[in-house]
Amino acid sequence: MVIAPGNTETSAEQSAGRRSAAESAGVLSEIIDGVRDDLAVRRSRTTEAELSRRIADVPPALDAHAALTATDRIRVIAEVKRKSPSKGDLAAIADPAELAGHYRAGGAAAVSVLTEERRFSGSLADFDAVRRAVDIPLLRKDFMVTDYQILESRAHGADIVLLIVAALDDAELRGMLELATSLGMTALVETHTPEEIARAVSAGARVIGVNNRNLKTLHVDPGMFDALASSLPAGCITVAESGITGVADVQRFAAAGADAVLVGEALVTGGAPRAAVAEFSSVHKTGNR
Ligand SMILES: O=C(O)c1ccccc1NCC(=O)[C@H](O)[C@H](O)COP(=O)(O)O
Repeated sequence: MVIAPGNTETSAEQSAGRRSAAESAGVLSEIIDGVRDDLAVRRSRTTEAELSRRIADVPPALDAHAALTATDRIRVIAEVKRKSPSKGDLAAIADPAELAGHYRAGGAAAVSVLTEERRFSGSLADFDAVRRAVDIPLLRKDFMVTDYQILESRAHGADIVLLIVAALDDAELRGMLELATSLGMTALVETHTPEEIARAVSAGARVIGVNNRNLKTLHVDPGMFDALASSLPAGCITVAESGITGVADVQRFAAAGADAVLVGEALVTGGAPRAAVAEFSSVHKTGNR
């Protein structure tokens, strides 16, 4: 696992209530430590052999590449997100399946379901409920650090998995990406710097996300996607992640060349998820990369 050291923040940023870089690197480490502990429990209950048996019984993964490029409009990956380290409780989502139904009705290309339990209050139970409810590609959003989680994701019917470059070394990234691909899934490979984009490309990523949220400082910089767009290779599908508060942000990322946006907080707190997804999905892709 690689977690790069954080940047130095100004005192103004710290006084604005953001975590220091050192603290935030600690948050990411803490999240992954918790993920590993929870994983150990699940592994003791369900073996990889059992997951492989279950995979044989689930329908094939849906084609996320096609879903993310189906029109000349921006495609929306709409997230089921209850809570986050940066914002705390976001929304009491009584019925994640109903929420996902609204996303689908609004034209979402895919639904992302956070399954990390300790910091996001997500669960595989949420994922299963959404899987039963919608027939569009599902992203299992978690902190993937082992092949076991890739197998587990497919066994639960995931079509897409998130691989965070900053959390993986090159061999892990390549191996997990290849495993996901061999199971018919798409890997959304998340980056934050030109170097991470180069690592993603070299590992074989075809869908590359730029997270506007710095996972070390938790600061959201909407300029991040714009700044990195020229480093994204032609031919890959690009996703602008995090910090989308309204249609103006979607237009901005469309102009910078994004194919899709990943949106959580604005949809779960906005009160009109179907309408918001429909509005965001109406934005034309205007950018050239
Ligand atoms: O959301 C966080 O605070 C967070 C903190 C540390 C690691 C990951 C985090 N979020 C995961 C995500 O990638 C977002 O849920 C997703 O991009 C949607 O972001 P937003 O629209 O800003 O809720």
